[in-house]
Amino acid sequence: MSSRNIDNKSKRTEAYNTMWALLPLKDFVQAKQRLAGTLTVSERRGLFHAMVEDVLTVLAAHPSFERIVVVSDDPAAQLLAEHYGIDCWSERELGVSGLNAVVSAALQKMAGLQLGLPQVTSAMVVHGDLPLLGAQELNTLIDQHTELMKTHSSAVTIATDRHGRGSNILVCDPARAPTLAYGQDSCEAHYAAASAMDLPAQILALQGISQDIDTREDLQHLLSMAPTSAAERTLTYLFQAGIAQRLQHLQSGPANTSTPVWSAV
Ligand SMILES: Nc1nc2c(ncn2[C@@H]2O[C@H](COP(=O)(O)OP(=O)(O)OP(=O)(O)O)[C@@H](O)[C@H]2O)c(=O)[nH]1
Ligand SMILES: O=C(O)[C@H](O)COP(=O)(O)O
Repeated sequence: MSSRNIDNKSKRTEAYNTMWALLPLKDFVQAKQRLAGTLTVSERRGLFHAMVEDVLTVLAAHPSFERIVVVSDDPAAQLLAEHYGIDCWSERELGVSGLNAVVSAALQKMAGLQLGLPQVTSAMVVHGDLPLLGAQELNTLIDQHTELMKTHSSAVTIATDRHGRGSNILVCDPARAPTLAYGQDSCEAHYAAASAMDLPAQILALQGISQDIDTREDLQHLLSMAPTSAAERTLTYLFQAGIAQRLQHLQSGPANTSTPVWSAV
């Protein structure tokens, strides 16, 4: 059970809207495969851990979430959940594997919970690779979703990536979730799935949330940004591990080389 306390007076969600956050996290050593040519295994793990901490710091401090749930079998996720006073559900106990099946099972569990708590009406599914997630953008996202819920009891809001293709954050009613289609072009697929269920849906492009870190180019873009108080743990890790210096040194080189850049430097 979560030990996180929330101040009901500062909640943005309306009384009829009980919102939980859901953060699916795959095994940390398996994370960020698209960075395999850029970072060592241990660096990918370290980067992922730092990004998840940035995300959890913002979520845990935000007053709108009744509860925050991490879904993972990695012991590191369990430790983070304890540190942030949030819940950790085991993927193995949900009895499924793969992102779509895991999120779908977690939403079903959420919708069916009878804990004497208010029924969960909105689940915000957040990815772990969003170091630039910030409270202001969460406010915008929640306000826009709440607006849609004023006229429809169930709705879907997608905060997409900077290419307009991914679903970096997806908000839905856990009891009426669209068929999940994480993977290629999931933003369009989730929007279409919502429409097929007659659920009102909207797609938002929010600057910080849109910048998920999947590729070397994403990392270089993050490092080239003006100093920011966001992504604190991620940027600290990138500099302390020497990754930032290495990538800046290689900035002028080709972005997609077959030689791992961590072995070339
Ligand atoms: N619990 C759980 N989370 C997952 C699983 N697959 C992906 N995720 C999480 O879902 C989010 C999006 O993941 P992906 O884009 O599939 O993987 P990634 O590690 O970000 O990047 P790549 O390995 O390069 O594809 C991340 O927060 C992942 O940790 C899974 O099988 N189980
Ligand atoms: O549908 C998506 O958004 C992707 O499966 C997961 O996001 P990522 O590839 O940007 O990590």
